[in-house]
Amino acid sequence: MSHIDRMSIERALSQYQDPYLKTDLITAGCLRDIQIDQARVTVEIELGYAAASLTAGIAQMLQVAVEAVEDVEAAKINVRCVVRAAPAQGSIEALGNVKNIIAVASGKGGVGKSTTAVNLALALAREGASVGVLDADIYGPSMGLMLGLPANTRPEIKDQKLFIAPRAHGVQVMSMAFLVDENTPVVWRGPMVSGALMQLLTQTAWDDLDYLVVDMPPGTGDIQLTLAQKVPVTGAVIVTTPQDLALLDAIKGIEMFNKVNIPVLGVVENMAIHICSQCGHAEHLFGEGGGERLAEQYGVDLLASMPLSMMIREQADGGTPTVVAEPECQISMIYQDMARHVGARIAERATDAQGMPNISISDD
Ligand SMILES: Nc1ncnc2c1ncn2[C@@H]1O[C@H](COP(=O)(O)OP(=O)(O)OP(=O)(O)O)[C@@H](O)[C@H]1O
Repeated sequence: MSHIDRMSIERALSQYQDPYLKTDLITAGCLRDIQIDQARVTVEIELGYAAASLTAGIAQMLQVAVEAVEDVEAAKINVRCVVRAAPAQGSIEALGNVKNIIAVASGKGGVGKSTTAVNLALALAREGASVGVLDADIYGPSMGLMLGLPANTRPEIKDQKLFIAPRAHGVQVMSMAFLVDENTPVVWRGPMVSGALMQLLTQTAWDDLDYLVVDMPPGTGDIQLTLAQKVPVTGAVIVTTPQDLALLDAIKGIEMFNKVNIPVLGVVENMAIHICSQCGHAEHLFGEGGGERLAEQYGVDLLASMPLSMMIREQADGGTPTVVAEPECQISMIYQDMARHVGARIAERATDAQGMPNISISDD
């Protein structure tokens, strides 16, 4: 007869605070099973976000905690990542083969939205997720090039009606640039743009995605608003530079997503710090803490503060973004950390939705 009770194992497991879920794994709903066989304990943990690089370390920490419980001789901790679908805004129907859509947006152009989106997608994939990228930045589609696909790339067509997304660096990629010549979108009006993008989104045979990263057109005008109302988005990531003006634009972005009930998963402050390539000295070019203040003011996370770095520019513009070109460098570590934060915010929403009763409210 075992003297070990489940409560003492749960207490030991809850000593570990997950830095991304910001709580212990039991409170976060990640505990799937505890088996106690005499003095041996087996625990099944399911993380709701892509974190392949963390699972072994977490299992080890939990093992030490459980083996410290009186009478436990050996503990086996299995930690898996299982990404679940979190609900989209309002009553928009989700796509069957895409669990979560992440919109990457910015209040204005040129702040590094596409570079951030592409590195986010690759970082999520490196954490073990199945990832797609949709280039909705119709006036300057750059995703294909950043992922190293030739300019004349065309998707294959399946059953005469579905596009097969080309793959690059392990992610599925679709872009308006694959379908039209360079000059066409410039003359399009808003409804044509959103119509074309909805077609790209729904007529691509996405191969079971955990996350689809959508690179939104810059700004907060009609096109952006229409997309935010039509695309079933799980959450938005706002990219900004730290200058005051860009921050004001970022606020417009946050407010636009609030208006259409899309949760803002957080803010990424890009080109925030300059690290001298000669002496390594770090300088805050546009003042310190702007992104943090913005995040605090709007109750969202500061997901990452990215340095201004020649490497980020050269590698993204050269078709092999930093996360793939130099996965172990410090900048890639910041991108990976950002990706885990994004995944964790989505996991929280998926867990909340699972545990909630289905209540429908009608106006009449
Ligand atoms: N952290 C960074 N350090 C250095 N260069 C960067 C950084 N982030 C982006 N860049 C460079 O800045 C330029 C603009 O970036 P990007 O195309 O990602 O911006 P964007 O906001 O998507 O622009 P647009 O909205 O016009 O499409 C690119 O040449 C890119 O390589």
